[in-house]
Amino acid sequence: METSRKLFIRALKGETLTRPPFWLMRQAGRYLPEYRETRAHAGSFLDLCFAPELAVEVTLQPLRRYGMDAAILFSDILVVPYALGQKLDYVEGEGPKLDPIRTAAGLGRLSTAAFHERLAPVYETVRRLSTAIPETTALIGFAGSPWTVACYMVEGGGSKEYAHVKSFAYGDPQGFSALIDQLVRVTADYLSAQIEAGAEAVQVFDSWAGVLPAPEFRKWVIEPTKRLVELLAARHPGVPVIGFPRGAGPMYREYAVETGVTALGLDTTVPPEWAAAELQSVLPVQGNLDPIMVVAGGDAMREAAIRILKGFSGGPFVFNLGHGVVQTTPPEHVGQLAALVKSWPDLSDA
Ligand SMILES: Cc1c2[nH]c(c1CCC(=O)O)Cc1[nH]c(c(CCC(=O)O)c1C)Cc1[nH]c(c(CCC(=O)O)c1C)Cc1[nH]c(c(C)c1CCC(=O)O)C2
Repeated sequence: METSRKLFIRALKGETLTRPPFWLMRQAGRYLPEYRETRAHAGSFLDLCFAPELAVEVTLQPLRRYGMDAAILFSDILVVPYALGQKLDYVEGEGPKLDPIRTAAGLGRLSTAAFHERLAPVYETVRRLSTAIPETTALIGFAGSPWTVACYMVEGGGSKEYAHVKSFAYGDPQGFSALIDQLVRVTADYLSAQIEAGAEAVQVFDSWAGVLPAPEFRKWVIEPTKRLVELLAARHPGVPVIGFPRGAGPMYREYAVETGVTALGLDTTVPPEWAAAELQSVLPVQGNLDPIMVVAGGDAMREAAIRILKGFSGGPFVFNLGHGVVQTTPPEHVGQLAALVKSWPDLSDA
């Protein structure tokens, strides 16, 4: 088999590389002045997600500065409920607001009739990116996991306790399954369309995987992810799927073994020494620098990054953060981090 010229793809195929590829979750965004500039011209955040020319531009912005080994499509996980007809607004300073669906009866409000039509601009962005990015850069498509997207659909936005979605899932598991099953199917279709448009790997963001007890984690995180991965593998064999069950803790191991994902995104709390032995021995891993280390910068950032680079140097690894870049991150700290990873393991010019 021909080896890819793209470090990111080689790592996901299981190769142990001397210098790991890197990209950063939420690498495009408000910490960059050029993003804020483009965003000001776009109107709403959803307008930006659905304007291919602008979405391509903001995807490329971090690559121009830092030369990441992968570009991630600029969009949002909540375009899926939007495409199913759920009302969605991004309220400045408050985050996303949806018209909540709290019971099985509310599922009648969802429809797949306009699904791909509403998401067509996203596919167009992927198509344009596949030729716009450098030859050695890989293109990542993404979606939220069924569980995490359901969290937003049921809560109507972010939440501290996730009480509504848990009450629905625990109190009416059959009704809640109808929502999860629909999300498995449409998410498979959505990711499949991104792959057909040129995405070379996909990441499934499960930001709220960590709020569930073990039995419910198996039922609402592992099982649906496994079905999603099976649907994708049947249509696109060999296209890597990165699963990111943030906060999974000890359940990371079961997720890694059971879901069939190609690679595993690790959150900030996962110790590299443990993960190298228990997870990286099974599949390639990605992560997991605390995004706040990049806000702090200096020796703290450098030492934390080196600990991670060393910890995962014995197996297939993609350097990343353990969660998304935050808005207060100084862009020059990202530059210093990029220089460090790119010069690894020779630190003389970092
Ligand atoms: C839970 C979640 C969402 N969206 C996403 C997740 C999973 C990862 C995570 O846990 O952070 C994923 C996401 N959102 C965005 C991307 C773009 C690609 C990237 O650069 O990584 C990706 C991969 C853009 C965005 N998505 C959002 C912005 C900010 C919007 C703006 O510019 O005003 C961006 C750049 C809005 C958004 N979108 C979402 C929230 C909670 C918010 C508000 C919080 C915030 O503003 O940071 C839902």
